[in-house]
Amino acid sequence: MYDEWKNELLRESVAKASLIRVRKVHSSTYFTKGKLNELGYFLKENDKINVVFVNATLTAMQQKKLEKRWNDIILSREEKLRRYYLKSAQKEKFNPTDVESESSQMSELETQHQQSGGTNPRKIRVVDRFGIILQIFAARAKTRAAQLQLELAWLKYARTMLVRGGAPTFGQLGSIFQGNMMRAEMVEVGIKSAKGRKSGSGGTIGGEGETQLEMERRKLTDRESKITEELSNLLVRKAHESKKRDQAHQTLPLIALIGYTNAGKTALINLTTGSHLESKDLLFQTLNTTHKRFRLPNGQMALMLDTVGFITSLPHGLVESFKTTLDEIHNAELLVHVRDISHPQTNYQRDTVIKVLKEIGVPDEVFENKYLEVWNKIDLLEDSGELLQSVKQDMEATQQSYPVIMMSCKNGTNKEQFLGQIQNLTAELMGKETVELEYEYHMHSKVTKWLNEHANLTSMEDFQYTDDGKIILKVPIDEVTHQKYLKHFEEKKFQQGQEEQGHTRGRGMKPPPGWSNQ
Ligand SMILES: Nc1nc2c(ncn2[C@@H]2O[C@H](COP(=O)(O)OP(=O)(O)OP(=O)(O)O)[C@@H](O)[C@H]2O)c(=O)[nH]1
Ligand SMILES: [Mg+2]
Repeated sequence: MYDEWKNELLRESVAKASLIRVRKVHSSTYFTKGKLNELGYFLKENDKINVVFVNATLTAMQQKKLEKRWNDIILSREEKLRRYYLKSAQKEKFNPTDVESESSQMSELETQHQQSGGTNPRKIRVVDRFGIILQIFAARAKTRAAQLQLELAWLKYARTMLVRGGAPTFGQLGSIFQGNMMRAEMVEVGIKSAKGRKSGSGGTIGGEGETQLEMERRKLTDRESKITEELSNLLVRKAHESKKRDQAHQTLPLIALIGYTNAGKTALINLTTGSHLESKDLLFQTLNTTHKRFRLPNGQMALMLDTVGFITSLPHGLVESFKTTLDEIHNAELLVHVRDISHPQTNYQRDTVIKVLKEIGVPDEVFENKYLEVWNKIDLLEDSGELLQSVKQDMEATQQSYPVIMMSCKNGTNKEQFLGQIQNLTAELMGKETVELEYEYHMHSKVTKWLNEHANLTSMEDFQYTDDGKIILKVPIDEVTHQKYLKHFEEKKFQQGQEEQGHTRGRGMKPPPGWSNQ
């Protein structure tokens, strides 16, 4: 699981990552006492560490207790803690550093503590899985809508913490985002411990009969409704804009890229559309959807949609909040699932993506005929012939169910194959067939202009002249547009014919010479 965070965390300078088997979750501190203290001593010793990331969801109480315990250990000089440490070090259950010996460790600890005069300003903060995902999103959320959606997710999370009961940690949770996210105002929520609430010591704070808990719930509700309102105004505006855009691109097939975060979706859109969207080795680099126009090999234009990356157990609040950003994939002609095939957990990532798609209501038929997978980053497998071989075998088996294309978006490998494949699939899905249009030579610019406007064909090179002054143009076109074309030009011919006839009739109606003299 750590792999998943590696890229992001390395940038944040991880001192140590440990996989700890948690046989039993301690209700108030998550880790049992032994682990808690071992980790505490490790933190005490490594004075540069100030954040501990626990890749699990913690309750407010667990988070607060862990922080308290570890901060106590850091500050403490108690003989009994020292004894405890020696005991567990002897057991060698947990040996997170490469220190030379126990005695040197302890003396270092003591000197350090003495040097600091017993007042260590260091404070350990604990962040759980939800906290870190939210932080990453926060760092990337550029648009007002994304920021509001995040805050809403956070408030919903805060509410569950209220119900779960716990400690007054919301100030701290909020502070995680200060300067990072939450340009929106901070909501200060103080939470009574479960015990306090039971005994009624929370007292009555707000209006008559309103307990502290009720008041805090009300604060959350107020803020939630404020954000929801602002968000819905924003979304109405966005919908209006996208309607305008849809009208402009009515005939363009929409190809939506979806996939696990860091799989290479943005790299693929850049490769195929010649764009320069930011594609970085960071989780959730893309947080809002972006469209780009591009040309298929047959000259037809299409739209490609880059979307937010998925991740295992995306906190529920976030799934809800980001559903709106994923809404557009429902309009797609084709879903392209970009996978990092070099990732050790590529299959697991795939399952996560499919699960989220189903959660947001993508119907099963889509997977049967509107779905294709890009197995990206094959360049990373080239050094391992065996692995590449087994991936190829997997690919052959998978292709029985749906199309798969191996690619390296970094090197551009199989770009043409990819474009050819989406050209065929979208043409098929949009019911396009190649038809021959025959018209008079002088009509050429009118026909191509009409096709440009109505049939999404920008390059019309496949045409020939006939001996009798006509042109035959071959174009991929759907039946409806074909009929429209025929109607339009038949009518034109008819009008033209009428005009010509009228003209002739006009001439024919001229009074015979000498008529006026009569
Ligand atoms: N070696 C290799 N690296 C690639 C390839 N494609 C993308 N990458 C790298 O993978 C990282 C992630 O790529 P992105 O395109 O940002 O991934 P994404 O799926 O858009 O990620 P999110 O926006 O976070 O969901 C970047 O560092 C890319 O340079 C590839 O074919 N080979
Ligand atoms: Mg991206």
